[in-house]
Amino acid sequence: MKYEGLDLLNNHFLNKGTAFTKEERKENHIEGLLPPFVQTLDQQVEQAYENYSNKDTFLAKRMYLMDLFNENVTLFYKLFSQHVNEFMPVVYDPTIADTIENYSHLFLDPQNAAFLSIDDQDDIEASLKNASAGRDIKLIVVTDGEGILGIGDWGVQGVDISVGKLMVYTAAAGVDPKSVLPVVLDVGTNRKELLADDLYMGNHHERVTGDKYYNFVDKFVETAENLFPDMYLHFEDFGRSNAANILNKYKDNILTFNDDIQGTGIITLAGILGALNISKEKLTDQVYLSFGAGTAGAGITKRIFDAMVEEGLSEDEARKHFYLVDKQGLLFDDTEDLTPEQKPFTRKRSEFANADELTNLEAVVKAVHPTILVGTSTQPGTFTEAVIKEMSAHTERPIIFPLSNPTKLAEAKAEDLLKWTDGKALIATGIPVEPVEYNGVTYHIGQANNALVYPGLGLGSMAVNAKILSDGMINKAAHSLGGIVDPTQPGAAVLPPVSQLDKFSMTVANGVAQQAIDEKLTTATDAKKAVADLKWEPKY
Ligand SMILES: NC(=O)c1ccc[n+]([C@@H]2O[C@H](COP(=O)([O-])OP(=O)(O)OC[C@H]3O[C@@H](n4cnc5c(N)ncnc54)[C@H](O)[C@@H]3O)[C@@H](O)[C@H]2O)c1
Ligand SMILES: O=C(O)C[C@H](O)C(=O)O
Ligand SMILES: [Mn+2]
Repeated sequence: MKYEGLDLLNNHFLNKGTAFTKEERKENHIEGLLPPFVQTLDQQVEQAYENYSNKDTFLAKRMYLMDLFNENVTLFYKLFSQHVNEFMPVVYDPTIADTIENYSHLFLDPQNAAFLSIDDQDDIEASLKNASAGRDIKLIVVTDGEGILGIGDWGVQGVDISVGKLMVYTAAAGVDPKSVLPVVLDVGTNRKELLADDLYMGNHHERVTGDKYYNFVDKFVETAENLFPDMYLHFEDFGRSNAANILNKYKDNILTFNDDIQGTGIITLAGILGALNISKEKLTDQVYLSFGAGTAGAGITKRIFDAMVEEGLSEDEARKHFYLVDKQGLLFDDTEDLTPEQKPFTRKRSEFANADELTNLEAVVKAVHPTILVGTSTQPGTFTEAVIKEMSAHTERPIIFPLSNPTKLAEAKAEDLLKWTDGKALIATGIPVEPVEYNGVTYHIGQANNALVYPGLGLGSMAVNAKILSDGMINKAAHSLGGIVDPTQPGAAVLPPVSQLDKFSMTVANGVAQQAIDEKLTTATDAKKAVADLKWEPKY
């Protein structure tokens, strides 16, 4: 189909706006529909950046950028690629949390998403076809909106997380925006304020659960697989009781990925390896405490555990290095309401003289002397001065990662952690943080956010059309982020800076694609060529 006239200007994949040349304007019947002066892409970028910079708030900036995306995808990504560091917190986390909470009231445009309702299951195929509009879809990010970041259940409004994650895929790794599709599964919401809001745009009923829910997910996966056989299927922000079940169901059969479990596991392992590179300690000497042992907490724990086993510990030896703390306190084998993912890492009460007192973080830190403390609890401020001072009394370079998002939910602020540990803490946060000055040293704070790794992982997997995403590929991604930061610099970060996201996404992609080849999960033979061939660039 050839687009002409207003149809061309209204197609955001094809629109060049004022950059259409005189010849193109004549040929496509858009002469007179634009101001006469023909701009270059760089001039358009300059003009758009000026407009962006004049907006006062992150939310206003984000709304402007979304409008720009809806107008002209090439211009949007060219601009994004030139300001990755500045735009990430606006296009993505934490500002995305505001637009999710207010989605039904801010709504202007569905941004090419597919909205699938559990009440209209016969429409799944038609909806996916309509939304893809003949495009060859290679990547879907799907959410059911139940566990958005740490802000919980936002029903259909969670669609913005699918949209935002996909934008990062393109900005970071050059995934062709024409090949992606954001999807939301609307199974209802348990958030009373949404159900009571006349303007709420999703299904006005409580979440459907059990077999009906899983059958709906199944039907979506099957239909999407049939329509888009080469697709990489990324699950995002499902609730704690479903995320791991869904991953376990599909991971050995199709090319699929759970960002909160696997992506977070990879980036946190990479951050810990970066920290150990600074402290010159061994992973197998660490004592690991997970504060918050839900989807992300348990996913990370498993990844670090696997890494210890790879470094030579037996499974039984490795397990002794881990402690999980959730709402109930330290998790014991007789604790009620354990999830299947928590069970392998529980402890025995007989290990402690004061087991019954280990119901809060400070008591547990006192009892087990962790060297690594990772927060995925959604509980702000819980890494208190007392907790951190107790931890650092027993370890020279405490590794402390408050990972809960968005900003308002972080377990601690980097500057406090540095102050309380006299600059000794090796820190990574879930959201971007400015460098911190302390005692004459500038401390760069790594961002342990899965966005640093899922784009490269996806690009590499898609480039070779791997059959599945294997543990080996995941492991390769985690080990690809080393060697970028100079660990001998005072105040060095434990992870590479977001400003180099596009560069290290390629390292991750190449490594992952090569690993798929080595594991015979693909018919491709040349990883670098496959990755380079798939990579898209914003240009006319
Ligand atoms: N930085 C990253 O890349 C990244 C990735 C994924 C998730 N996260 C963040 O991690 C947090 C958790 O996400 P999730 O998907 O695992 O959610 P989840 O709901 O699956 O897990 C949260 C866990 O915290 C526990 N919890 C609640 N209150 C607690 C308390 N007072 N003490 C101890 N534990 C408590 C819950 O019981 C649950 O097990 C969110 O804030 C999310 O933004 C960050
Ligand atoms: O979206 C993010 O910023 C990271 C992560 O997937 C989360 O759920 O918090
Ligand atoms: Mn997430």
